[in-house]
Amino acid sequence: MAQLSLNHLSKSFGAGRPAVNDLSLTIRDGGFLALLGPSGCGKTTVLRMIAGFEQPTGGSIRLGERVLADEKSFIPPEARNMAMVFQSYALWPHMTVAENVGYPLKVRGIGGDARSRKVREALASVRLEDYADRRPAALSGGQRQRVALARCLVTEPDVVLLDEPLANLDRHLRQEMEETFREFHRRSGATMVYVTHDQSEAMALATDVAIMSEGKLLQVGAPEAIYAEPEGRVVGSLIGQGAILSLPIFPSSPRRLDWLSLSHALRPVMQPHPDVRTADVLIRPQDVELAPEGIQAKVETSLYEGERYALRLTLSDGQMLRAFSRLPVRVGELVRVRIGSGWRL
Ligand SMILES: Nc1ncnc2c1ncn2[C@@H]1O[C@H](COP(=O)(O)OP(=O)(O)OP(=O)(O)O)[C@@H](O)[C@H]1O
Repeated sequence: MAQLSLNHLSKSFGAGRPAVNDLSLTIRDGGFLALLGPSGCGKTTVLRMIAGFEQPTGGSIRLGERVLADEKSFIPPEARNMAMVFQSYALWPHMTVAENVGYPLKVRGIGGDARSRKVREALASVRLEDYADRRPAALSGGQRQRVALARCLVTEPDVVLLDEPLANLDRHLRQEMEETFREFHRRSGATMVYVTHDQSEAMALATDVAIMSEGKLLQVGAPEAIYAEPEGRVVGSLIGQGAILSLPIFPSSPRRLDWLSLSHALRPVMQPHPDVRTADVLIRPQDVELAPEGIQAKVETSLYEGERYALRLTLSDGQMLRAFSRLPVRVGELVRVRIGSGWRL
């Protein structure tokens, strides 16, 4: 297998803003990349170009040394050794589970014992051995999605493409299926590209997350790295919880701001230093603590979440902040908060 690389990839469907705009990205061999972004940002179009269902209008796609698409060449989907899993499962209702899973092998001319063995193995890997003779209509949503995964596994693809595969499932089932996807990734060793607009799903599943907005790639990295050091307002507001404050900051100050610099920035001064600029600073709720030495804030909402209260606070200048409290806090109460850490976006 080999790494998948997208080089200056673009796609326009006509006049207006391109659906995908000069996107470059490398997905390492055996990696699990989540493509995350708001509706209409171009995620599915990227996936469809990788699969070969759309031809790029610019740039190239390579799998190792092999060019899958560029301005001169185009390898059709069936010759790319990729498999795609859709939100809608796309199972054939008139076939049994085993027939659905074995169908891609049948198309490739593999029959007899070899086919039965591969189908059995694929069904075992998604824990559906006992459902081989059922029809899709007699399965739950999660089981149908597992059949779709088994059908994809049976062909031993180099790359598996998943387009919001959990969007039709309820929250409980989604969590269970997330584990199935991780296991599927471990077992198959395939490179996986997973499209979603759900940031917690992307963070929980993938080894790398790529964030798109308006056809462009904004940031790519490990989930922990993007959470800790997001680049810019869009990524900062898309990943994890937090509030973005506009604060007067020296441009030369570090991007990770401590309480000392934040408390200075939060205290109004009559004549700000001429070098100071207004910057967007992301504050995570877990970095905000109620403390007597802190700055004053008013509790706007307090939501009991079981193990803690989630607070929405306003600062004296009207800016909003999020915090957690282990003890109950009254709405309307004036509290003092200390912000242990902030990240300049
Ligand atoms: N076949 C097409 N013809 C014309 N425009 C298209 C076509 N496919 C997609 N687009 C446009 O390209 C843009 C990106 O669409 P795309 O489906 O890739 O977004 P997405 O991020 O996957 O969104 P969603 O999460 O809603 O599925 C949208 O503005 C969409 O209207």
